[in-house]
Amino acid sequence: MLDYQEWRHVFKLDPNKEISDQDLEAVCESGTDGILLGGTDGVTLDKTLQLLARVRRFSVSCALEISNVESITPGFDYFFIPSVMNSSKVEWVLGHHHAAIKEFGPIMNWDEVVMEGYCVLNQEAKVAALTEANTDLSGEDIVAYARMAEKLYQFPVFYLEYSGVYGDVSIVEDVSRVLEKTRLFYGGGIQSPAQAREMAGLADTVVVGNLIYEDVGAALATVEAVKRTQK
Ligand SMILES: CC(C)=CCC/C(C)=C/CC/C(C)=C/CC/C(C)=C/CC/C(C)=C/CC/C(C)=C/CC/C(C)=C/COP(=O)(O)OP(=O)(O)O
Ligand SMILES: O=P(O)(O)OC[C@@H](O)CO
Ligand SMILES: [Mg+2]
Repeated sequence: MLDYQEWRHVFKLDPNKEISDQDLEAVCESGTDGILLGGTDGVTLDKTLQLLARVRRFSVSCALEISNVESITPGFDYFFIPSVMNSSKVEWVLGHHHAAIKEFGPIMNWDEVVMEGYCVLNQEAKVAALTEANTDLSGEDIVAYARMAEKLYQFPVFYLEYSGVYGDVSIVEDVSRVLEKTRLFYGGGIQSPAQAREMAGLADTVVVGNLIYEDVGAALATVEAVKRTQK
């Protein structure tokens, strides 16, 4: 299992979306560093377990990015826990987390837990609607969230989430410049090796999601593009 701190390229698989055995094999055997299972809506325990079992046929690292308490199950290498820092609702910042820790706290293996400070930046994304995120942010606002994630909360991961659209390169650049220890995850709208390369030059980890379901060949081509790029 590759430590998540070494991940450069990650595929995000949505338990609520269909993927053929052939495409799943190609994704898992692509040379990607990790598979993140996660989505905003329609994620159930049943769908999560089914996809986990299918991914576990391969040796790639596999993490659950928790979107609801009902879908938490053992069997993952890591549990990534989003906290949407620019949500206007406390439940998406720490409320659901409190409820989950009440339930799972006594039996948790804390070494498997990875906190992610999320900054959601595409107003049209489902995750923005769900969490009522304030996406009307300046570059300075976003950099301040990054600094908070690292210096105040000491989150191991800060996630610039543009889900569905390609992000603002100058903002990713500004955030990249201020983070020292916290790893920068970039996700959103990657459609080509050129875009993957551009973001890989700025972020520690590049996440490719929807493209898997739209054009698996193009998605696979992002792996080498990221791996060949130095941050
Ligand atoms: C027994 C056992 C296994 C114990 C495990 C113990 C453990 C690890 C417990 C966890 C404790 C804990 C603190 C849990 C957190 C609970 C929780 C529900 C927190 C809230 C998380 C949150 C803010 C969710 C909001 C949605 C979100 C950020 C989802 C992430 C995925 C995402 C953004 C996907 C992008 O959207 P997508 O679905 O792709 O959109 P499209 O469909 O349009 O593409
Ligand atoms: O689906 P896309 O737009 O590639 O975004 C990836 C990931 O950041 C979604 O949570
Ligand atoms: Mg998606």
